[in-house]
Order: sequence, then C-alpha cells, then structure tokens
Amino acid sequence: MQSHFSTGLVWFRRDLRTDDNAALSRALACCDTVYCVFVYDKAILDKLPRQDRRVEFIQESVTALESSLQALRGHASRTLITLHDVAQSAIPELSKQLQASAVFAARDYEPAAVTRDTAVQQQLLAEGKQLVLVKDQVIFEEREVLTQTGKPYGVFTPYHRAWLARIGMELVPGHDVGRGNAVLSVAPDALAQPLPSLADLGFEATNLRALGMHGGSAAGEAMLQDFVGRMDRYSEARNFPSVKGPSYLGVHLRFGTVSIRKLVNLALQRVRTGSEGASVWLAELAWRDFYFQILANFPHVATQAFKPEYDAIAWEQGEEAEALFEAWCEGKTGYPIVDAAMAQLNQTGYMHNRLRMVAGSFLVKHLGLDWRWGEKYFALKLNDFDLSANNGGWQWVASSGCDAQPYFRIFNPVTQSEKFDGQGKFIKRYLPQLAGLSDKAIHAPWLAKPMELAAAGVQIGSNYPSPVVDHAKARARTLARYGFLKKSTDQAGTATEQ
Ligand SMILES: Cc1cc2nc3c(=O)[nH]c(=O)nc-3n(C[C@H](O)[C@H](O)[C@H](O)COP(=O)(O)OP(=O)(O)OC[C@H]3O[C@@H](n4cnc5c(N)ncnc54)[C@H](O)[C@@H]3O)c2cc1C
Repeated sequence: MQSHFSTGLVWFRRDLRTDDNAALSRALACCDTVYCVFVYDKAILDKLPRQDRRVEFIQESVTALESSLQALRGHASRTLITLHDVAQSAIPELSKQLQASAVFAARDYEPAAVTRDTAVQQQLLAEGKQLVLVKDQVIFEEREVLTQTGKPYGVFTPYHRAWLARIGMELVPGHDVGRGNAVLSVAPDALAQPLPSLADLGFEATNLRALGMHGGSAAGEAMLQDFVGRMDRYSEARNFPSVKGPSYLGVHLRFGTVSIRKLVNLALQRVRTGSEGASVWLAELAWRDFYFQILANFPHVATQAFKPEYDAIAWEQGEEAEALFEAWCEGKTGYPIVDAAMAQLNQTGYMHNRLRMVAGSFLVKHLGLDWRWGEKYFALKLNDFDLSANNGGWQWVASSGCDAQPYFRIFNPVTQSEKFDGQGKFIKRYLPQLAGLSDKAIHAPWLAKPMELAAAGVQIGSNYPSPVVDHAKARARTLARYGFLKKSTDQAGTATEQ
C-alpha cells in the first residue's frame, strides 16, 4: 500500500477538532499538500426534523473547526471546504476535482457508515486512489481486546480488566498535527464558499444556546475543565440527577470535539493518584469502547436482540400500546421520575444516565413495549445519540443484551425516585406543577392524601396524569412475558426488585 501522496484530502466526520486528530495527523505526515472537507450529508440530514440540536451543534463545531485549521495553517484564508451533498458520491467527486490520490478519515463503526465508506472506497479504488481509514473514536477497536481464545468479550468486567491491561502503565499516545502550516492548503477559489448557516442547510435554530451548550473544541475543553475539578467525586455524585455529577461530555465525544485519548489520559493520571471517582469514570469510558466493539463484532444487535432467544418475546401491540408509548414519549405516564426524565430529554436533548435506565426499564418492563421503540425515540432526541451506546443501553434494560440486567430485575420507579431524588429536586425542576408536594408524596402523588394534593394544587387526572399502569400488575405481566426464558437461560432464581 502506498505511503506517500502528493495530494490528500481529509474528510472530517465524527472528529470535528484539529487537536489529536488521527486522520489529519496521518494526512499531514504522508502528503505534500492536504485539503480538508466536511460534508453536510443529505443522506443523514434529510431524514431529521427541521429543528435538531445536533445539527446546530455540528454547524457550530464546523465553524470552530475552520478557525482551528486556519490557526494551524497560520493564515486566515478559507481552509475547510464544506459541501451540502450526499457524501457517498460527493467525496469521490471532490477527490477527482482536487486531484487527491488519497482520502483520510476516522473509522466509523456504525453499519450505515461502514456501507457508505465501502462504497466510497470502491469508487476511489476504481480511480486508482485510496481511502485511508484510521482509528480515532475509540481507544481499542473491535479486534484489539479479545479473550485468550481470540474471541470478542461479551461481558464487561473481564473486558474492562483486559482493556486496562492493554493500556498498561503508559498514557495513550496522541496524534501530532504540528506540520499543519507547511502542508495544509487553502480551499481552491471555486470551493471556498462561505460556511453554510443553519438556514442555508434548511434547519431552524433550537434552544441549544439558551441551554448554554456550544459546539466546537473550545466548548468541549471548557466542559472538560469544569468536570476535572469534580472527577474525584464522580462515583458518589453520578447517580443523583439533581446533582452536577457527570461530565456532560457525551455530545462532545459523539462529534469528536474532544479527544477520547485526552479524557482517558486525564482519568488515568488521576487514577494513579488513588482517585476512586476517576477510576469509576474511566470505567464508563471503557463501557463506551465495550459497546463499540459489541456493535462492530455483532452487527445484528442493530436490529435484533444480542441474545437471539429474546427476539421471541411478545411485546404489546395495537392502539393501546401506541397510546402508552405516546404517554411515555410526552412524559405523561403519571410516574413523576419517569415523566421528569422524559421532560429533560424533550427539553434539553440530555437525560441523566440513572434516568435512562429507569425510563428505559419503564417502557420495556412496565408498559411491555419493544425496546426498539424506545431506542428509536432516544436516537431522535439525544444530543449524544450514539448507535452503539444507545443500543447497548436499551438491550441492557430489556435484558436482551450482553451483560444485561437479568429479566426478573425490574426497577420500581417509585423506589428509584425515593433513592436517587429523595427530595424531589429533579422532579420539581421538570414538573413544576408538583412542586408543592412533600418529599414523601412527590414520588407517587396518586397515593397522597386529598388534602395534601389540594394544598399543593395538584389534581390527579387533570394537571398531572393518573399512573398509566399499576406497578405490581405490570411487574407480574413482565415476569409472565419473559417467563419462557426461565428454562433456556436458567437465570431466574427468585424474582427481585430494584
Ligand atoms: C437506555 C440507555 C441509552 C443510552 N444511550 C446513549 C447514547 O445514545 N449515547 C451515549 O453516549 N451514551 C448512552 N447511554 C449511556 C450513558 O447514559 C451516557 O453515556 C451518559 O449518560 C452521558 O452523560 P455524560 O456525558 O455526562 O456521561 P459521564 O457519566 O460523564 O460519562 C462519560 C462518558 O462515558 C461514556 N459512557 C458513560 N456511560 C456509558 C455507558 N453506560 N455506555 C456507554 N458509554 C458510556 C459516554 O461517552 C459518556 O459521555 C445510554 C444509556 C442507557 C441506559
């Protein structure tokens, strides 16, 4: 395979930064001239609603990327070519126009991206050009951490141990982009169009800015710095949705406005000084890699259960099921912790991890709905939506995934609410109509005394819904629904509740 090219093209996708960027670094190292492009891919964008926080985040990130490339080049002329087109055909076309003999990009592991990249590669090969895909999004790819018999891991704990052992005592090496000013080229005049605005792309502004969220690597760095001071307390704080416990970096990881290696190295340095919080956070970053390798090694999970026997579950169907689904999507189930979680998702595009588990479990194990319905809704709404982690999370709550919770473990939404939002602070933030209820009543308002409800101005069935299902009955139905798995998996034992 050729290792030196006169002209190369860097195709930015989920790596919208210059710092520690593997594709950019590789292109700078082996080309005499390097062009850069970002494609607003119509194959993806045309399917999205016209207001989408992710598109706004990307648009801001692309603008910031252009500034970073100009800084790297040491010149304020247009460096990043942007296209609004179908990437699969636009990239080979552009490489022809630029006479680039190689296109460099960070490897993407999602099935649709793999199909697109294979098609691009074939078109380039037909022209005698190369598509050079490099690892950037993950610490270890799907064949890098394997069991002793050379198989992919399906259980997290031994994977995590092997993942840490593979990193060893060193920090994870980064990617140098120092040669930028010598090799980066300005965009040719014909392609040096102004960067498209949101309106140019056919999208409308969302509440992203009002939420204080910004795209771009400077915003990612600011968020990281904000978290660094909290990292040591992560293990205690991360479970309580009203507390600023997690990093909120998911969306920056999704679009590559932070480098995963930088995060892992920061965590590793803290772990080595004995920080429990850093160790737990590092494990979350390993979960991210874990689900990436699950999707890459077992691509059937994108549409089917990881454990095939779980595809035989008979989910609720029909009008009533659809009405329950709608109530869940809109945060009108009558269970405050679930409804507040859904309100957080709908209003901000973020949902706290504990609540993703509780709201997800509620959909599957209280409403009896197919986990894929919930997965699809999260995919539409989450700013940090990532097929591998979302699918892994949903298959975890549905018990159909690798290393998932056993099917007979059913989160009790009221107990979860009492445990993780004891004073109802989170609930009150998203369901202000319940703000007058006591710490005890807020978790299950339908059980409150009429006097307390009246004093708090809460009318069940009017300004707050009655519960759409009864917990005990729903639980019994779920145990029956999953019951046929008892023999085949031999995992049942005693039914437990969390
Ligand atoms: C049903 C369900 C759906 C989910 N969907 C997504 C999704 O679409 N995208 C996504 O990134 N995460 C998803 N998660 C995992 C997790 O909830 C989010 O990563 C986390 O809440 C993001 O917030 P944060 O950035 O503040 O995370 P932090 O707690 O600060 O963690 C740091 C990073 O570690 C990674 N991470 C943390 N937990 C997990 C996990 N369980 N699995 C994989 N990676 C993890 C993420 O990249 C996260 O940004 C899902 C979990 C569940 C239960």
